[in-house]
Amino acid sequence: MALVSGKQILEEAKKKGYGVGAYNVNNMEQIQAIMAAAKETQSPVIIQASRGALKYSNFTYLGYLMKAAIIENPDIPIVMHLDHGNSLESAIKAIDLGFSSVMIDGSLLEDGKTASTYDYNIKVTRSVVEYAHARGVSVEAEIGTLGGIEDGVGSGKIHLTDPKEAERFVNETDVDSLAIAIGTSHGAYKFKGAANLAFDVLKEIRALIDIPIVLHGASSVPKELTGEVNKYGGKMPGATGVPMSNLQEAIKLGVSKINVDTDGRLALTAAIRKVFTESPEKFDPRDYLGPARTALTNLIITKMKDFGTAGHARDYAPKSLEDIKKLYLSK
Ligand SMILES: O=C(CO)COP(=O)(O)O
Ligand SMILES: O=C[C@H](O)COP(=O)(O)O
Ligand SMILES: [Zn+2]
Ligand SMILES: [Zn+2]
Repeated sequence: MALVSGKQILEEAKKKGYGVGAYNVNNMEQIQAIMAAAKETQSPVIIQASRGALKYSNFTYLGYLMKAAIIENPDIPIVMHLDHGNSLESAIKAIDLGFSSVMIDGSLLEDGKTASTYDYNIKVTRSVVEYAHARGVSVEAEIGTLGGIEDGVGSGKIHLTDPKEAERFVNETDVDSLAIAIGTSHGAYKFKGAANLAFDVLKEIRALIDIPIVLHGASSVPKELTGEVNKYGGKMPGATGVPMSNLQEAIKLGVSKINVDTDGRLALTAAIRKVFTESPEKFDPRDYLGPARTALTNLIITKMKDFGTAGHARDYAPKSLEDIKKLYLSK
């Protein structure tokens, strides 16, 4: 079986200095596309489902599709990761489904919107770490709030990760990886002008903590994709993302996990819009979901090469969840 923990894949990536993309999935075609790209480029891979994605699929549907990816790809190290868990309950639900890694985003309250306090974050993160580690499952936490630097650091809306606070947080929670805020945000509208990331903050954090660092909101929103969407009737004026060169710089400075959802959505949407525009007589879902799947595969192949993940699938013998559990319990 190719299921591995988040800790295993990310520690390996950190040691070798490459990035691993964590790609969001909602359906079969997305999972197949990502796995086809991983196989083609021989990359370890993280497939992640958000709370919303799990709920949309009534949990088991998406959980079992993700497991199918593991059965189909015995030679590829795969992490099944919960993206943006918001409570111990959400983590337990994912772990019960067989996930090997969970995020607890305690930087926000359970509503997923309101910024929390440091103490709240510590408490909820610790509860997830205790439950997850006893079962061999890795935990990603988050400190700081996402948002563009232009949106006003310190305005209450966003705040970049405080390196000293990050150091304390890691020591107090025993998490396996940490998502930080350095100016990225979720979605297709990240920057008002040019991309602006706080690399100095990233450097400081890297110097103070020793676990893998995670970057959310890392889609590049390439002009070719939004151009295609707009060309075929979409409306996404002014969409911007994080240029690949900035992501490569971030990887160099110590980011190991790179979260990508928006770019995948754009690739699917562009391909589907194209079919609908060029072949309005088509109505078989395979006629538009098939090309969408191919477009997503190609996008992820490029990312796997650009992040440096390509070729690293066989670097290590994946451990079983049982072995990983022993590792945590012997600490
Ligand atoms: O961070 C993400 C998922 O957790 C996705 O970010 P993007 O919206 O930039 O793809
Ligand atoms: O972090 C956000 C991810 O892009 C997942 O988005 P979602 O909650 O709409 O599934
Ligand atoms: Zn967050
Ligand atoms: Zn995110």
